[in-house]
Amino acid sequence: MIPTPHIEVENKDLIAKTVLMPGDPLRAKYIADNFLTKVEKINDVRNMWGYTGYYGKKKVTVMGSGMGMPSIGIYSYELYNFYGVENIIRIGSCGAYTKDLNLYDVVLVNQAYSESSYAKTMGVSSRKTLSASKPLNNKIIKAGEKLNIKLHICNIHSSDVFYRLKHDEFKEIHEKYGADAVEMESFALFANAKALKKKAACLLTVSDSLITHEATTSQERQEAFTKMMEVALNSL
Ligand SMILES: O=P(O)(O)O[C@H]1O[C@H](CO)[C@@H](O)[C@H]1O
Ligand SMILES: O=c1cc[nH]c(=O)[nH]1
Repeated sequence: MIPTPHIEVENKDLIAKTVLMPGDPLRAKYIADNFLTKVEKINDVRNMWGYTGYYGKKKVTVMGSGMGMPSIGIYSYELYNFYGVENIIRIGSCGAYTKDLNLYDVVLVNQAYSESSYAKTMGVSSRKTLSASKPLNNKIIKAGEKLNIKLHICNIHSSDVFYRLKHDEFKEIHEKYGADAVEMESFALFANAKALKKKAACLLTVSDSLITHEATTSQERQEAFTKMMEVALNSL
């Protein structure tokens, strides 16, 4: 079924086997403009921009996922199931739940805890915690070592809610589930990868801290998270 309702690509070959997915389509454009050669824009539907190009000799697609699990659920399912994509590496931003993570630190997700019903509703798992793909994580760890960029390997909270009324609830989630940071997509991405026997990983840059209340600007979230981008690109 291609094109799909959300991706207008008619020729599967225009999408690489590995896709890097930031939540923000402008971050996808930034990567295409600054790191890739022979770039072709592949998607404009809903302004969820996607680009295919080359990093060195490696073909790669970068495409926004939108915010939240329903959104990445749609895009990652269509990429895996209809376009033959094998690997998706989410490259997102996260909030720190611990004083041990500082702004701009790069986190590689080991497991994502979520209160979301996404995996259960999909019929893939009734577990509240899902893991990233180990082979993909191993490649990312090697790329971090090669570039001398420290990766904080963490369990995280993949949340359905950005603005909570109970501001301190994160402390309980940190204690109970060992979640050191929060974002909003990896649990659905890992569920789709599990359902479709594909690989998924999630790299995050700390954009704010729920402990110190320091925060980066929207411009920085779009453009300044280059260490994470380089690690993802060097893992290809
Ligand atoms: O920067 P991205 O990749 O969008 O990730 C994080 O930022 C958004 C919230 O501001 C959510 O999508 C969250 O997961
Ligand atoms: O989901 C997110 C992402 C970044 N920062 C947060 O506090 N939450």
